[in-house]
Amino acid sequence: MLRLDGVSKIYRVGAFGGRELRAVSGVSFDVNPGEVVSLIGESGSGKSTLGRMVLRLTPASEGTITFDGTDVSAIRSRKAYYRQVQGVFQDPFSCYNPVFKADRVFAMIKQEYFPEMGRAEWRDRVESSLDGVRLDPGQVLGKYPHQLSGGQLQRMLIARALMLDIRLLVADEIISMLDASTRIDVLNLLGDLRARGLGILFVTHDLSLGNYVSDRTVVLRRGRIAEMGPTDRVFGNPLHPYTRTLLDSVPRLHTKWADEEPAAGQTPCPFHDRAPDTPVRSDLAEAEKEHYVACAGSGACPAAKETA
Ligand SMILES: Nc1ncnc2c1ncn2[C@@H]1O[C@H](COP(=O)(O)OP(=O)(O)OP(=O)(O)O)[C@@H](O)[C@H]1O
Repeated sequence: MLRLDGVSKIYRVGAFGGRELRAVSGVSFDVNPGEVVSLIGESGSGKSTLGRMVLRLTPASEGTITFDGTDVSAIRSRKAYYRQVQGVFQDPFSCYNPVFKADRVFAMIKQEYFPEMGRAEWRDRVESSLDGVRLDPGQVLGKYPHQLSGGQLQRMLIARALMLDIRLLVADEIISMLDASTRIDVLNLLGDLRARGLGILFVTHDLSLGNYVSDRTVVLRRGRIAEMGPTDRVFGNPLHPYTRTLLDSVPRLHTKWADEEPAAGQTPCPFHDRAPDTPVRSDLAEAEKEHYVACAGSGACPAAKETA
């Protein structure tokens, strides 16, 4: 359904945009119907930039993003694309205008996509979407944002996306601002959506969330894929030193860890030290079935120099 092929993003930064910042480099993966794919990495690793490119909020500098085989940048009608692909972001509060009732977000969808629909039919549609995210219409309709919890507001945004019968949801840190009790609700909701055949790109810096919710995991480091594969294999048998560092750092909440390139000879390189018959796909070695890993030193490890 969704396929990224060699996608890069270069931002122009600095005074007068005179410097280039490569936020994403040569990223390839796909998201299939009924599948949750987590994009995991520390702050600044390029996760949101990838989500924004998928949502056409910023163009890719290199590579292609296709949806059902069509290059999304060539889809002339944004409206047609957004009928199938929607995004929900971290801060639900910022998506509502405190002056208006929260259900105005639904009215905006009606205005844009269903201007002809009668009131009764529209009301049914709103209520069934709310039902789909386990919200009681009586408790949320007609209320102002400050009268609703963060979890309710977030679920209303997901309901809004579902009103369009979307096929792919980009969920960018949607759990981060929710309290523990609503987190699990929203996570279970994602599970329901997956069961209904939706593809979900789940952007998070939180490994435990990624592990809980996703079928496949893509670990991003400095804009490149360090490792990707079925979640149980990436978490159960992490091959890249960066993934291991991320996993090791989970219990040490108060200890600062450094994401440094491994010093020469310090760490075996899972890419360059692979068995001779290991299949290679661009810069990733397929260490086990569908479990891919990159060079430990972003191509500059000692093993890479020996092979060169
Ligand atoms: N519009 C922009 N212009 C210039 N640089 C940007 C822009 N957006 C992001 N960046 C830079 O691109 C890099 C990747 O940012 P991005 O927001 O994608 O990372 P992230 O992994 O989502 O981080 P976080 O978890 O903190 O949101 C960072 O160095 C960031 O400063």
